Amino acid sequence: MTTPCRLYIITPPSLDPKPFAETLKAALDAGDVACLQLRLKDVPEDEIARAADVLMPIAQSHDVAFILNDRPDLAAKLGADGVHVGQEDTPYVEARRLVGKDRIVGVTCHNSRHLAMEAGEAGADYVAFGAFYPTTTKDPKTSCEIEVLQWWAEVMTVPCVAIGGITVENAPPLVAAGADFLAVSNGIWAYKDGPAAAVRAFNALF
Ligand SMILES: Cc1ncc(COP(=O)(O)OP(=O)(O)O)c(N)n1
Ligand SMILES: Cc1nc(C(=O)O)sc1CCOP(=O)(O)O
Ligand SMILES: [Mg+2]
Repeated sequence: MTTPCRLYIITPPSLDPKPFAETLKAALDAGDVACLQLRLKDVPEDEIARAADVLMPIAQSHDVAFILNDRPDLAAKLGADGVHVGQEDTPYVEARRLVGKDRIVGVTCHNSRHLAMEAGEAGADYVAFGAFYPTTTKDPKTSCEIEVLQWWAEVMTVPCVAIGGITVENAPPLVAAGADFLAVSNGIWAYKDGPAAAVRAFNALF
C-alpha cells in the first residue's frame, strides 16, 4: 500500500520570528504538515537560534517535525527533530554523527539517481530531488525530470522529497509520480489566498 504524499514546508528566506509565528500557527492549524524546515541562509547563528526558539515549539505542538537547514551541530544543540544537508554542506556521515541516530537526516540529491542511492545506502531518512520547476527562492544547481522521482518511488523504499518551484497548480504530476513529500516555500507563503489556504489546497490534492 502506498502512503499519501505529505507537505514539507520551508520557511521564507527571511523572517521576523514573532510576527511570523502567527502566520505559521495559522498555516499549521489548516491541515496536515509533516515537516517545517527553518532555512535562513547567511545569517549569524544567534539569529537562527532565536528563530528556532520561537518556531520549533509551534511546529512540535502541531506534531510537525522541525528540521534545521545546513547545520547538524546546531540542530543537535537546539533540540531540532532533524537536519537537511546538501552536497556542499556537512557530509551525511558527519551530520549523522552530530545529530545521533534518532534525529532525521535528509540529503539533497539534485537530479542524480547515483547521489540518491549513495545517500539512501548510507542511511539518509529521505532523499530530495529538484528543482522540478523554476523558482525564485534560490538559483538551483540542477533541474530534475519527474521520471527520476517516478523511478525512485517505484524501486526504492527510502522516502523521496520533491522540491523547487512547487505550487498548488503544478504539484499534481509530482504527487502522481509518487513523491512522498512536497517541499514548498514560496508556493505556501505567496499563495493567492494566504498560507493557510495553501495548506488546505495541497492537502486536498493529496
Ligand atoms: C527538502 C530540501 N531539499 C533540498 C534542499 C536544498 O539544500 P541545499 O542543496 O543544501 O541548498 P540550500 O537549501 O542549503 O540552499 C533543502 N534545503 N531542503
Ligand atoms: C531550497 C531549494 N532547494 C532546491 C533544490 O533544487 O535543491 S529548490 C529550493 C527552493 C525551494 O523553494 P520554493 O518552493 O520557493 O521554490
Ligand atoms: Mg544546504
